[in-house]
Amino acid sequence: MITKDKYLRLLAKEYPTAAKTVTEIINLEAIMNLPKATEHFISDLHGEYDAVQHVLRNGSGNVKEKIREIFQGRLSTREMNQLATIVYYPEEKIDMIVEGLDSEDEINEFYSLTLSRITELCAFTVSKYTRSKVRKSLPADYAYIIEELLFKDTILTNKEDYYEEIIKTVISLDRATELITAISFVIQRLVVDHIHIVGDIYDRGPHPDKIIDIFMDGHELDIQWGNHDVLWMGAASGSAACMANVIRISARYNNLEIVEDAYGISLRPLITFAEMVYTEDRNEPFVPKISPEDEEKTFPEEIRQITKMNQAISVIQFKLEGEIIQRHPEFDMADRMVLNFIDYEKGTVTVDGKEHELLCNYFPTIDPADPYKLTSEEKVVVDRLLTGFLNSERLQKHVQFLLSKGSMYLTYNDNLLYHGCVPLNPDGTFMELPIANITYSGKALLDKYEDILRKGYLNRENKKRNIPCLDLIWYLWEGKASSLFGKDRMTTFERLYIADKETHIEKKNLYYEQRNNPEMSHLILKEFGLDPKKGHIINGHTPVKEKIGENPLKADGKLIVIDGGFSKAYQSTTGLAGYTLLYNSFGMQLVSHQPFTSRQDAVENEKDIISTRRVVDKELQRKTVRQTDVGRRLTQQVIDLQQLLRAYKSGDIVENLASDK
Ligand SMILES: O=P(O)(O)OC[C@H]1O[C@](O)(COP(=O)(O)O)[C@@H](O)[C@@H]1O
Ligand SMILES: [Mn+2]
Repeated sequence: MITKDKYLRLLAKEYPTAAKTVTEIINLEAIMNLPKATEHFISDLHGEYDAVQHVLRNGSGNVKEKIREIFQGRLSTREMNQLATIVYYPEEKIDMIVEGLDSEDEINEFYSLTLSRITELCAFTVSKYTRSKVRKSLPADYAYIIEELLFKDTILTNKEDYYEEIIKTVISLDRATELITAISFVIQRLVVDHIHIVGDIYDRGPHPDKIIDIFMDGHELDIQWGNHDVLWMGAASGSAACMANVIRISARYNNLEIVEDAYGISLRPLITFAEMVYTEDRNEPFVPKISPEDEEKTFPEEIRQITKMNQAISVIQFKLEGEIIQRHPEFDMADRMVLNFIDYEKGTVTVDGKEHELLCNYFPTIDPADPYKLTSEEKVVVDRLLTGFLNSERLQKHVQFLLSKGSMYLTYNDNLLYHGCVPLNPDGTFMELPIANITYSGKALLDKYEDILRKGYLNRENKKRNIPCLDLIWYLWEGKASSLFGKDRMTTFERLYIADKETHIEKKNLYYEQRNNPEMSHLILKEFGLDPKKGHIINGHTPVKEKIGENPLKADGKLIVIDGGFSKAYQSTTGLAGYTLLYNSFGMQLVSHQPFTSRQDAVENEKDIISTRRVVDKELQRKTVRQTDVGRRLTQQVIDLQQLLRAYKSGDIVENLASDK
């Protein structure tokens, strides 16, 4: 433990004089008086890169709102929409506009007007940040010019001329598009200060990797892992069962490119094996879902091949999962040992005491006497695929990013964020899980899960691989006490092999029934050390079916579910294309988005996808940085600096005046 005296002496190294200490106190006080920065919550992105990118570019409608605040009455709606589209897609939109103009003069006029409007918009957007923060967000190439434009002082008339001169010079040097683009990116970046991603970046949609790439590109953000993210993290940590699930889902959604092209993992062992062993076309349940856009681009032969791969990896998955279930009676998943319940001769399976005909009774790799045994070929396939996952540099980089920015849950400015739930027993108490002979529940269970994810990844090298950790990572995907899954069982087998929909039911944890009960939210907020009067719980994971009247705001707004279905596959049930939540100095607003058509439509027709905004909570007084977590840290720093100042005054610590020279 470092003593206070030692700490002050260390601090004195950074602030060696009373004058410097005072300056920093004033600086911190000024920051704390700024309006609270805007937080942006999104979840369940499911690989929908274009839609996510659009929402980030328009700051969930914040760009347009700011445009209206400044230009209402000065610009027509058309002009405002055009300006917004320039901010979202600067290069494409400018090209398009300039192409439609006839003369040099017209083009110059367009550039000049756009530069001055976009500068005004940018200055307004950054007005709530310190100059140092804005400076750090400027692109190196245009930092100087943008700074000059943003912080111009219009009181001085000659400064106005100076500013116009800059714009003219930029245009004459043919650099206007670049400058507008650079300013647009600053607006996009600063219109929302901090992004919270409440899980499920991966699976179903085509480009989760590209979404992670944008997130890696400098946004201030945090991630609460979702069940699908954890599945990929498990695969990248060396869990064969997680990997089999990842490949199965990618095959099912006709997205194997993510494994092969995005992450450079060869699927050749699986293709060869599937073609070699699954020689008969008895595989109806394994036909991939093909999106309407892909229909024309996909050859029938390709579909046939993916179907077989899906079938082969599904059976491998069931076998690998069976091994884990057998190793862990405490997981209480004996009912998931489905391969034991099949009558391979009759072609039936008995689930919950009822016999069902199998939709597909073709198991060339299963020995009915020992159904969970992998064949030697299956073993080779698993080993080779796993090596691919462990050696994929890009995947490893992405998973390291998820680990460095992510957590199982987050408490932030009085709110509690997690993807799924805090699992409850039927009597409303926290559900427990024994891990290495210690029983965990509530917050302690989530902390333990996080610890396991990190340890599992650390020990991914073959020989030291931590199997108990990897088994638990898989458990997080589909175990009943998983805070990411939140259901009693995952019926993948039944969904594939049995027609009777009764068997497909996955019963949701009591948590979901209780979401409208404010008492549950209070109990959970308290468990995580938060004040139930102030905080909210923010979840993703379960698509909110607005279409049939479901409300994303639950328990009088204490619990907010923001999974509105970015995932195209779920939009028909939700009737929407996702929610985002904004929390700024005025309060919290929930934004619902209409389906995103295409980037081209957004650029050409200036289509925005926001539909409605509704207020969740309104601050009685505008919130400042002082009232946030950052404010609490800065307040402590001010207290420390004041102590240092007193130590300088009393002579307990001597100023280093030479440091000024
Ligand atoms: O829609 P699909 O591809 O059949 O997937 C259904 C499966 O996905 C899950 O809903 C989990 O994924 P989500 O986290 O997206 O809900 C399982 O509970 C279910 O078995
Ligand atoms: Mn989920």
